[in-house]
Amino acid sequence: MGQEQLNSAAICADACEQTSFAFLRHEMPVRMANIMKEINLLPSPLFQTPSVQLVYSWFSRSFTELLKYQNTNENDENILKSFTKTLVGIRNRHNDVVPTMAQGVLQFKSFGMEPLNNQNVQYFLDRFYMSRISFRMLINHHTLLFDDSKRPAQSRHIGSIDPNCDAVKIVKDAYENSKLLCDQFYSGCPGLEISTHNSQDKDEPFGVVYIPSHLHHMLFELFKNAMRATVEHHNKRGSTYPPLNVLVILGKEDLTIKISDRGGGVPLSKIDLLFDYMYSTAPPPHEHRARAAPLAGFGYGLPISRLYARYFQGELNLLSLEGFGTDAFIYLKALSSESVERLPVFNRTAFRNYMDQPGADDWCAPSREPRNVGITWHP
Ligand SMILES: O=S(=O)(c1ccc(O)cc1O)N1Cc2ccccc2C1
Repeated sequence: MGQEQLNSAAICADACEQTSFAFLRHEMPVRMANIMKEINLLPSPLFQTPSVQLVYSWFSRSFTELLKYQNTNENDENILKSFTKTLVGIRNRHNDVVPTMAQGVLQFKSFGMEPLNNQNVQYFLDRFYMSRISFRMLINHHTLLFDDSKRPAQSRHIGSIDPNCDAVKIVKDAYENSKLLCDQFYSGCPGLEISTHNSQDKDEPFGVVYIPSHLHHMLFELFKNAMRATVEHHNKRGSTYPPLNVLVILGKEDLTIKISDRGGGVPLSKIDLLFDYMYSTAPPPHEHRARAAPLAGFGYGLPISRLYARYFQGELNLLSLEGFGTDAFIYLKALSSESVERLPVFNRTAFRNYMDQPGADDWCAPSREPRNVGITWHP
């Protein structure tokens, strides 16, 4: 690249950084304010827990720090560098939000469960963790683009985005990472069989515009579950386990990844519980179980993985065949034009979700008691 091109690239980078700065100094506080309004609407016993109070204090402090940049000069190099440093500080401050909120939910659970509370907590945490995914994506993207110490050399990635993300490669990486844990704890691991199909251009390799770390997070979670299920279901040590079958399919609208295991599955009635934060929040394992399976527990892994899929308009589903195994599906948008952020916004609808009591169930099951309903049976 000649000097002239280098100069124009430097000018563009400055202009891009100023544009990103001007966008983020407005957008970040707005998104924080929206979710802080919802934290304030939580059931009082949950809002008053030390954990939620601590998380709220982190948001308040971060919000105040960002407001300082409202009327600053985006052409001032020092302002731009200070802003990036502030973003890094905010990311670090909020590193432990997930376990801290889980502690708050645990404290709240000890007050006794009510269906309404459960419904409220599920609604809030889905929105709260989705907003956290969006904050960290914006911060990572900005710092990877403009924090010179973070800019990877010669990467074709644009910030945190890979314009040609190879889903098959990430499937293999996530499998290997999960296999390390499985081998460590179970001294064995099911194999991997991958098949791909490109319905748009037969036998051609394909990629998708996506954030590799998000896809890896989802796949790693699903492989941990599938491996644990397979090993525990076929619990003869040293036995060969049925392999995990993965399909990676490119359609016109969707890129779909299916992970099929033969881990015995779960009943349909239990599937929703795997995504339930209140159900999944359990006390930490006892000391003597400190070696608790690294794949153990479901925790928040599945609900948060589903949020990563939904963040860019995708989805994550589980279809289980009780007694046989489970198929886990990740749907991504194949077209970048459709991969727009899905963000919680605080409005009247959101407010009503925290305030209104749920109405009577509008579905019923016939009574089991025989009733004299005037119809006689003539066999
Ligand atoms: O619920 S599951 O069907 C299951 C859930 C999610 C997933 O990604 C894969 C799965 O297979 N499954 C998890 C698990 C763990 C220990 C013992 C038995 C099972 C069964």
